[in-house]
Amino acid sequence: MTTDTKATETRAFEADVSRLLHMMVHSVYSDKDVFLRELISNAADACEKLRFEAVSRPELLGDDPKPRISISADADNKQITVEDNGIGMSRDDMAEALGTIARSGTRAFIERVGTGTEDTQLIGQFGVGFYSAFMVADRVDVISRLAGSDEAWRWSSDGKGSYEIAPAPLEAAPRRGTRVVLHLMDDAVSYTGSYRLEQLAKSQSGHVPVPITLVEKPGAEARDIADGTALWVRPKSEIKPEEYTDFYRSVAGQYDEPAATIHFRAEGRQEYSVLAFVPGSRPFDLFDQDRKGRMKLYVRRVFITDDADLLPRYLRFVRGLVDSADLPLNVSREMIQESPLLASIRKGLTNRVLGDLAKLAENEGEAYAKIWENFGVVLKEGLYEDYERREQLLKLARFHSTTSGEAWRGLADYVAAMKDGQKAIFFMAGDDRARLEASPQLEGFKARGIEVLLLTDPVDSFWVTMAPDFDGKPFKSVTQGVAELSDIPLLDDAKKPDAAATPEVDRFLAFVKSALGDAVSDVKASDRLTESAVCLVAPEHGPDRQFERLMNAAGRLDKAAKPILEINPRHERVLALAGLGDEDQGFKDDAAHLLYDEARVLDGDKPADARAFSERLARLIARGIAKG
Ligand SMILES: Nc1ncnc2c1ncn2[C@@H]1O[C@H](COP(=O)(O)OP(=O)(O)OP(=O)(O)O)[C@@H](O)[C@H]1O
Repeated sequence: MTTDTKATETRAFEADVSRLLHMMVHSVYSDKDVFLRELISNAADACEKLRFEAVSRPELLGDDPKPRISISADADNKQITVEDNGIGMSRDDMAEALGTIARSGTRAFIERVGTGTEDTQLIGQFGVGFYSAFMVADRVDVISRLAGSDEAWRWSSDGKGSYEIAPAPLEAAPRRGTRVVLHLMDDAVSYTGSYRLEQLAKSQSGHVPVPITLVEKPGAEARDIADGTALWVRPKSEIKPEEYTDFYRSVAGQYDEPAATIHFRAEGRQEYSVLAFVPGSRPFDLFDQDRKGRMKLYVRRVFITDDADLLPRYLRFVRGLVDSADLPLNVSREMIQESPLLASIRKGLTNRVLGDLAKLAENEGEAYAKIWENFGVVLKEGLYEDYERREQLLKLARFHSTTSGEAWRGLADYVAAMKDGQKAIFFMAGDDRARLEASPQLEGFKARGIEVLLLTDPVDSFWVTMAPDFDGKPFKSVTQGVAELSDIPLLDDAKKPDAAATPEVDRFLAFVKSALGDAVSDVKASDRLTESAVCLVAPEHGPDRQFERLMNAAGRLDKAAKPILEINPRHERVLALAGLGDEDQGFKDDAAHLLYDEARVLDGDKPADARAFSERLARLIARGIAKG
């Protein structure tokens, strides 16, 4: 890229920008108001960047040290101008920032809506930054002067594929910072109404930490409409709920109500203020690992970075900021990351967030259930990532279970409802709740009224393998090892099985084992089956069936452990097969393999060998027909 061009240059937008602009211009999105919020947010960011730079280069502030954002309306000329005295942009900055897509949110938006225009309702949710100006303007001019530079540049575009960059005379440019001039479309001229503009700026951006003034018409006096006082330094008792909501919306880029607000000031060895929110719905980038800006770090009200690890990954849904009184201002962003002060803020903040969630869980069950619904799957990552807080996180965890219906169940409630003689917290993991609920492995538990947690998030299989326990009770998969159910009475005593398997059944089990050979690691009589004839379980030690499946799918399990085939020794079909004695070996061999395949199918798998399976089935049908 050349930097010395003094003449006007026309450049094409990056392909994705053109697509985005096309969507903006043809947008059916009804809420175009967001453009102002985006421009004010950029202006405030630019002022904060300058504030940060000026810590080491105070001369950048010159005789204009106070940050300011000014909005001006000019109805006659159908213009709105948003100007700041922030960091400004060089020519290269402009071409980079206003010709490409740097914002992960904007990129995600484009991917989501593809080429269609109906989905542009999502604009409000994603926030598409600067480019949203083209929803209301058919030409946008950006005149900017980088702090400390003696050049100014003018970027201009009608949003139709290309933009121009040309040098701007200094007298027609801000002394420092950026002026964005919107040439409004006819149907957007009403935005120049001073009442509307003021309401919009106040409600969307009233709490950006930079003062905002409004000039209602050319020549009018500038009027203060927001004082730039940082909301988080004000006492809690003075802040109205709607002020928190406005602030949440601007800091989180979310446009719903926060589900929880965490506002406190830590004093003592470390002093810092925190204003953070649990969003009311899932942010679109919840699973975007690279997303920055979830928690911003300020030092004595100077914005430092949105890239500091202020919370562990499993709390990445929390949005807000920390303002430290102790961190040095002039430390590099990289060094801040290493600072022990930051580590201690991180610890204090994490404990506070989890503590507040626990209080909410106790006092406002329904509100907490909603948070869990949105973010439980992320919080559960902490169960294997944060050993120290596992107990705390287990208390926060909520599950569906065989007895909970649609309600969420906490572990304390589970433990309180455990049956006499029940030693473990039972769970079954898999991806589909309906299939889990129909699993044969659950039969013996249901028959005894034992609650089984149904774990359907992939992350579940990971944390349960770390062998946690809760309240002294281990977690145990119902698809693994011995069920140990014989000590717990059946709900319906009439169904009590005759104690042991008969010698014929034992012989039949041995026969099945030799017929199946290496396919299974063992064949055993089951005490977990009451209705079905067979099921598969994993050996006592090692991964359970679901974890094995996940590892296998990820190519991470070189050799899956062979499952154990459990056979219901009381099942009619099993008793009949066992009663066949030593005759009809071929038929019994087919039956042994079909029982194994039946167990696989019940587990959501395919028969081991599709061809052999259909041949066996065909022989069986033929035999049935022959016997009439
Ligand atoms: N008023 C301004 N002063 C200085 N730079 C600006 C200004 N407005 C926009 N920019 C530059 O343009 C870039 C793109 O702005 P846009 O609003 O599209 O995304 P963004 O602000 O980077 O996104 P995010 O809100 O996710 O940080 C900004 O990152 C910034 O570099």
